[in-house]
Amino acid sequence: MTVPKYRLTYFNWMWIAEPTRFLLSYVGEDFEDVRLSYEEWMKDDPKINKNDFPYGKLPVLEDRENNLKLGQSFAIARYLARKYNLVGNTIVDAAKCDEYADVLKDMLSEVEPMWRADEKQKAEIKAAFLEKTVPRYFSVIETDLKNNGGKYLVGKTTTWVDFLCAHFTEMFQIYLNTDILTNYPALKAHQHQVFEISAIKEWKDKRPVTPY
Ligand SMILES: N[C@@H](CCC(=O)N[C@@H](CS)C(=O)NCC(=O)O)C(=O)O
Repeated sequence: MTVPKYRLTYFNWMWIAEPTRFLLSYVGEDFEDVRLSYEEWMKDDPKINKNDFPYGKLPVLEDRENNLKLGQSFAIARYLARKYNLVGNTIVDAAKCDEYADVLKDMLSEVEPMWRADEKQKAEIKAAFLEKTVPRYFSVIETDLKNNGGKYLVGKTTTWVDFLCAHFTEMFQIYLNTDILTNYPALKAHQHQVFEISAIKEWKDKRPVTPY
């Protein structure tokens, strides 16, 4: 049996590792999808050696081909995107990909505090996210997407931000239990199209079922 080129270690969640799983599925690369127990990790269970992972955080990608161990989920996705030519055709395309990726990262950083918040704080974070954050960012991306024809966020080919955007819009919907795309039909249609790509659909159908 051949050892896959890639080993991706994360917890048993989609969250910030899923765009990389989409990417590897899309380019047809087999990968070891290692899912550590968050409970064991937090208890410093001796089974897990946190020193194996840069910064003691997950996800971490190992690329055996390039003898690389890489931390930081967005750096991982961007690295694979560059390796497989999923950053558009020009430096302007690549820059637009980075811009949208950073938008999604900013949005993520606004919902993440819900993880440790009490019920009152959760409601406040959710309200601010829906009333301010979503319109601030999605109104721009919705217009850009429409102007670009609706199929791709950047240029005329699939890029890594198509995966990021489809995934995180779904994550926000699940996490906030709200259809955040109601007012953004182009983004909704784009998400649907990404999920209909056969490799992505196949991955989504076979991936472990997790709450987020
Ligand atoms: N900015 C980092 C965040 C990494 C991060 O905080 N990962 C969390 C899981 S989502 C983690 O490893 N938590 C365990 C810990 O901090 O000990 C990334 O995007 O990869």
